[in-house]
Amino acid sequence: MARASFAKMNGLGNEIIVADMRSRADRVTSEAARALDADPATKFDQIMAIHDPRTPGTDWFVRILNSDGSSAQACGNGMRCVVQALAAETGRSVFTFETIAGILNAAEHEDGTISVDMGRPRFGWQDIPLAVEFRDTRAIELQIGPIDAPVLHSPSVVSMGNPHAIFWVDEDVWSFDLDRFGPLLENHPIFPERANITIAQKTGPDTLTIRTWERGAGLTKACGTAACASAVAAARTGRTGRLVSIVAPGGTLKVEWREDDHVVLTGRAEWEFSGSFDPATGAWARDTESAA
Ligand SMILES: N[C@H](CCC[C@H](N)C(=O)O)C(=O)O
Repeated sequence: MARASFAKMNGLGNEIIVADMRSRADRVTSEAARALDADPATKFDQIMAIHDPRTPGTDWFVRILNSDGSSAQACGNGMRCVVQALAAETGRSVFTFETIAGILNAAEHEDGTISVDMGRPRFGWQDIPLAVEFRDTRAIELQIGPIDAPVLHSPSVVSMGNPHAIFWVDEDVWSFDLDRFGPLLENHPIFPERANITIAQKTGPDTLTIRTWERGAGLTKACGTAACASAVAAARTGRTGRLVSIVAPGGTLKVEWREDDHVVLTGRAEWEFSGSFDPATGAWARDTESAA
C-alpha cells in the first residue's frame, strides 16, 4: 500500500499525529504507533487517524490511538488538531466527526480558536467503568495502596467517553510525584479499562490548575478530555460554575458544561511539520517542502 500523509501537531503541547487514512482500507497498527513514538522526531501522545465516514451526516470517522498502541475513545486536544488540519485543507470551518465515543460537532473560529462539542459526561459507575458499584461518583473511596501519597483520596470519576479520575488537592499540583503514582493509579484494579489520572487544584472562582497522567500515554502537557472531566467534576461538586478555565502545563483551555449537558472544549492547535508514513510499520519521511 502507498504511504499515508500525516501532520505532526500539538494541542497545548499534547503531542498529536493527524494521519490521513481516507480512501484507504488499512488502519494504523499498534506496531506503527509504537515505532513512531520511539522516534524522538515523531514522539506523540495520540494519533488521530482520519478515515472515511461510517455514518450518514458525518464528515469523517476518527480513530484514536495512544502512544502505547491502545485505542482511546476520545481526545479533545487531538480533535482540535484534526479540525485545524481539515479547515486548512477544505476552507470549511464547521465539521461533524464520529469517534467510537459518538458524534462530535466542531468549529474553527475567526480568532483561530477551535471548539469541540465533546458530548455528554457519564457518571454511572458502570459507564466510567468501575469494577465496584459506587452510587455517588462525585467522590469514591479508593485505597491507593502501597504508596505514600496520603493526600490523594476520594477522587471524582467521570467518563467523557474515556475514563477519568480527578484527585482534588489544596497544594500546588507540581508538589505531587505524578510520574511515580500515575501508573499505579492508571492501572488500579478499580478501573477495569484503566483510567486517565488528574490532580486538580482550584486556583480561582472558576479556574482549576491540573496535571494529568494519561492512560496509555503517561504524563502529558495537556489533556482535553481531562480538562472536560475536571470542569464537570468541579461543577458537580460545587467547586466552580459550569464555565471553567483549565490551566494545564501546556496552556489554558476553556470548558463549558452546557445546560443541555453537552461539554464544549475550546482552545488552540499548532501545526509543526508534515510527512508520509507506512501505517503498517511506522516508517516515515518528512515532506521536503515543509522542511524549508
Ligand atoms: N490527550 C487526550 C486524551 C486521550 C485520552 C487517552 N489517554 C485515553 O483515554 O486512553 C485529550 O486531549 O483528550
